[in-house]
Amino acid sequence: MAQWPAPPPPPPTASSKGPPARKLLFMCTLSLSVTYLCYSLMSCYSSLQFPLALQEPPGAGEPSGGPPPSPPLLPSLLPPRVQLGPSRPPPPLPSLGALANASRREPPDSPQAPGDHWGLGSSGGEGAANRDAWIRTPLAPTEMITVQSGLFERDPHESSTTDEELTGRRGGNSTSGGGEKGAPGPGTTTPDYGEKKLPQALIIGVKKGGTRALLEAIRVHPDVRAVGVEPHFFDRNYEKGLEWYRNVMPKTLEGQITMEKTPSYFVTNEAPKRIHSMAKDTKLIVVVRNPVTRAISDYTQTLSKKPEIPTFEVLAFKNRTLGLIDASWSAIRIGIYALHLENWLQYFPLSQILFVSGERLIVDPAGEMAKVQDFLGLKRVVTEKHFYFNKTKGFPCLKKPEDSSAPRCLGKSKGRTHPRIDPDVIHRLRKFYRPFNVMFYQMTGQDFQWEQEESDK
Ligand SMILES: Nc1ncnc2c1ncn2[C@@H]1O[C@H](COP(=O)(O)OS(=O)(=O)O)[C@@H](OP(=O)(O)O)[C@H]1O
Repeated sequence: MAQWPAPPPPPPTASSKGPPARKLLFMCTLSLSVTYLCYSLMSCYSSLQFPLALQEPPGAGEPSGGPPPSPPLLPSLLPPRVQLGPSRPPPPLPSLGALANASRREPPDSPQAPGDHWGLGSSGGEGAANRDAWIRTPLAPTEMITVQSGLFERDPHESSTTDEELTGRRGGNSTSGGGEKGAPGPGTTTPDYGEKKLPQALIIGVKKGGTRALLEAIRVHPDVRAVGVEPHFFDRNYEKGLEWYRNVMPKTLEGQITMEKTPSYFVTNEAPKRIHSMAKDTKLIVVVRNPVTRAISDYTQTLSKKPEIPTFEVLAFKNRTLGLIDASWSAIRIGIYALHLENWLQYFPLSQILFVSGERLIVDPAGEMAKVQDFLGLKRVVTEKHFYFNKTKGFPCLKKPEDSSAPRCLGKSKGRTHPRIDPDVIHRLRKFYRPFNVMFYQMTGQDFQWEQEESDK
């Protein structure tokens, strides 16, 4: 298995900003800003007309509990109060949208292999598909999320999975969310006693990153119990209150960790403050994946539910002739990880967030699981011996537990073949994401190597 390159020096975070790191970040930010400025000047930005919008500070109107927001880490990457969305007043400055011009008016690259290199494809089962952002209707103010210093429109029900393929076939230690109220599924190895606790660790994203694979693998650990479905507490169900949320959780014994995964948290403006006010020591896990492939996977999921939607190529652009990427489309926007992360770093130190590589989770699941278990303070119980590569599925699967004959590969909704995407569109998207990816690497101190675009052919 390929090894991670030596990690770069720790980046400045909301909690630790040593002088050298700050200088490095400043330099990088400055260079991004210059690039951004150049693109802005080169482009007919009047055609973008990305408006500014008034922004509530993160968490405004929330119950108290959050610390005073740290200064943004991306002060000059974007102008303040940028909103990407239709039908809004023209901006005095070009915005993030100008970055969409990164690939503008460029001759197409040499053709590359179509679509998604990993051939992972996605299969449906993701219940939000028919509610996704394909129809870009104006959103109510509560459906806005603030990212860094900008506002982005959020799908009212940005969601990833209903986990329908998992329901009813749970082995191990799960429950089915609110439905079974803590009753273990068939084949459970954990007795149904103990008490329900609020989660101490959350998989907060990203949608289509590999969150289900991670949750299924970690719940093999005897000291982890997790909800089978996505509770969506910190985005959709917050008004139901913490007791509702606690009741959704499985019962745990002393020493066991309660977990859940809801990938839309990562792009939900209110989530960091809400989670912080629940427990400021909550451990957060983010599975990230090349944003271009992630976007295609996201699209594939929606396509599986709504075959009549426009092509990816159509949806990806505001104006294809001009090369203007539509960053208001959720499939694109979710992949701007640096901006979303900025929001989290207002409330949580970087040390409390683990970034798992979605790519490595496929090629080296045990390696990624070792990091996850270390991060959670667990003994390394989930190891190579728990995985095998299933050739038919094309993915690693969990070996059968001794007491069950249930299949341990993920369902059809994970690993569907992606449609072929025009290589030129992929190229433009890569260019669009590049500065954000670089910033994300600097913020996390991890190089996910998405720029080595071999992996995205
Ligand atoms: N072991 C294993 N089996 C199957 N699939 C795997 C696995 N590990 C990671 N992946 C990748 O997970 C992608 C789906 O991500 P998520 O589970 O986060 O999707 S969701 O947001 O919950 O809908 C899914 O994306 P697609 O391939 O696009 O379907 C897979 O690439």
